[in-house]
Amino acid sequence: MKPVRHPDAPAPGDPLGAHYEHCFGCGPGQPHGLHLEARAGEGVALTAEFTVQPAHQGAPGLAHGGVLATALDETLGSLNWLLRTVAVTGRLETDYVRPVPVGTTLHLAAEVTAVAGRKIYSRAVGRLDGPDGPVAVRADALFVEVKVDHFIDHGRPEEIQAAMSDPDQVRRARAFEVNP
Ligand SMILES: CCCCCCCCCCCC(=O)SCCNC(=O)CCNC(=O)[C@H](O)C(C)(C)COP(=O)(O)OP(=O)(O)OC[C@H]1O[C@@H](n2cnc3c(N)ncnc32)[C@H](O)[C@@H]1OP(=O)(O)O
Repeated sequence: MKPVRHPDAPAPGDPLGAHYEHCFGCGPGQPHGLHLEARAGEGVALTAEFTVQPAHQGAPGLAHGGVLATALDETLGSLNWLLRTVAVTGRLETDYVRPVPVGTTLHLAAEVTAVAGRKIYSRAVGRLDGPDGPVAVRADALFVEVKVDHFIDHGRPEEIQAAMSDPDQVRRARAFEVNP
């Protein structure tokens, strides 16, 4: 089925912000995190940027492949906010096309391609130097819709409690309310 953008999804160009202070992908409270910044696009698509820091190295001077997979995972996961669906990554298939040096800003673009029941299919691409730069990484993903109980049942109580008390209403809604 073709994905349907939720009527209350952020307007094209609007920043999505972090869904959780301590998220390694987007949270401002993670000193060595990716601090990935995503913006809504048209339809069920978005763009994101992430600048590779020295803490993200694998080989000397190059981004670690797992960190790049994290950037793709986070970007793809952010798409679910445009559907207003809470979902987790079930499958993430990554192609590494070019090395990504420290200091590079990776320009990511992602879209949901189909929705089938609880399954959300999406893909992303990351480019060097700019939104039209050479492709460095690509991913295809399957996210699976879950109930909020998924996090409450499996997460550590301290963090769950703290996130539920987050004074930022939007972030709390993204973390803990399903709002179809
Ligand atoms: C509050 C914060 C909010 C915001 C949260 C935002 C977080 C953003 C962070 C980035 C995203 C992440 O990293 S999330 C963290 C990483 N991911 C995880 O921890 C997920 C761990 N895995 C699981 O919990 C589980 O395996 C699930 C939820 C994915 C699926 O389990 P389930 O609920 O029992 O469902 P299940 O019946 O198995 O699967 C449902 C359908 O999906 C298909 N399916 C499931 N897994 C796969 C797979 N790997 N490859 C192919 N297909 C699959 C099944 O065949 C089935 O298809 P059919 O029979 O219906 O056709």
